[in-house]
Amino acid sequence: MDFAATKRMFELPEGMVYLDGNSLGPLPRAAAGRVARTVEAEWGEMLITAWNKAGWMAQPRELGDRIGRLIGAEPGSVVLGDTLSIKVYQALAAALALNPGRRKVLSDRGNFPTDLYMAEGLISALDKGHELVTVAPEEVASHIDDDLAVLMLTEVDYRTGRKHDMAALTRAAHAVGALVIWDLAHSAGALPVDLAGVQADFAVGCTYKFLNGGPGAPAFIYVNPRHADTARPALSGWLGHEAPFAFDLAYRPGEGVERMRVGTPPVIQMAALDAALDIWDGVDMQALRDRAIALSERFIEGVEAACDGLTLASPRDPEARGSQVSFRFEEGYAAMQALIDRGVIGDFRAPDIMRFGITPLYIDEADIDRAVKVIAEVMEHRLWDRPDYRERAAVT
Ligand SMILES: Cc1ncc(COP(=O)(O)O)c(C=O)c1O
Ligand SMILES: Nc1c(O)cccc1C(=O)C[C@H](N)C(=O)O
Repeated sequence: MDFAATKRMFELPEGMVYLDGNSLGPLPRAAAGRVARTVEAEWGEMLITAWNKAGWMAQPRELGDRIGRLIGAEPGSVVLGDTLSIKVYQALAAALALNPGRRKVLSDRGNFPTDLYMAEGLISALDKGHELVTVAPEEVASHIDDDLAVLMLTEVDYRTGRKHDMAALTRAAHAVGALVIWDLAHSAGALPVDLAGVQADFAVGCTYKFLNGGPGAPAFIYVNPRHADTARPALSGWLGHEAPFAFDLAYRPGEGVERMRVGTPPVIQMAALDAALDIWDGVDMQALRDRAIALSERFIEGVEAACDGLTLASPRDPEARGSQVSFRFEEGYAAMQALIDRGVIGDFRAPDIMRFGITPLYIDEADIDRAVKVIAEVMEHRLWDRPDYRERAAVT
């Protein structure tokens, strides 16, 4: 894999080391032109005929298949649309309907809050006595029992980068008759995923992080082919109908994963994502993973050798991590502001986690070494120790 070539495919501001692609990927160079073409030559020239002529209507499935290759999904089992929060709701609603005799939904306390909020909202809307149980991540396996309806987990923890064993947990849940939903927000484009191999029931994920589809890029949902024609989409919008343009008054779910579509797809966002996926089409996920591990190990070794104050919050075993490295430091918020001011972009998650995404498509050894040097300077000279850093407002 020529990662120097993939790096040239991104706009990266001069002098910046961008270690936040686990939250928002950078701009693929081709994206601006692709978006402009969609706006000018398609929307501008073709107007409504572009839904057919420019293939807008088919894009949620076509782009879904390109993402499907990266996550080991069967062709035709992934579709794009909406936000990840909405796709979590849809997947859980469909899974609960496929397991009507049981009431327990199991997740872990490291899960991203929106997944848990959506589960609570769905449970209260259903009003059938379901219960969301959240346990410590390492205790998930021991809470898989005969009451379990659905196991709903995010594979890679957004704070620590700790990775669940997707194959083992899926097997354990299936052995007790439960269904499994994987949130791949921090996995898609970060590491190899084998949805078909592990026989996951549903998976969901976003495209604005490691996949570099841009802010607000649509989410995706995977439905295992064995459920594709029986899963109830829950959000029964017209574009998930079997024949949307028949305008029937009665809802009939579409064929296969198409039924998970809800409403009008975000065409301009999909244009940006299309350009991002052109880069991914040439990527071997195992080669990417190997390089991510090598870069992460270099980063951890460098930081640990140079900085006393930072404690590794991610698993030390690279196989047990996703593609991010996190350190704990009680003044982590201020330290991250000091790094950002010096061109090293990571982020902070309360109470004390400094998070760095390792993304080999555009991060190389020189970037890692530069980041280590700047982190060492900030720590050694207490450059974080400024009231304005502690008080600086940030939403992300
Ligand atoms: C695991 C996980 N689920 C969901 C989301 C967010 O979902 P949405 O795209 O709806 O904002 C994130 C990050 O924003 C996430 O990390
Ligand atoms: N989705 C985000 C957004 O709309 C704004 C700011 C950040 C995000 C994120 O993706 C946060 C991310 N899921 C996290 O791991 O913390």
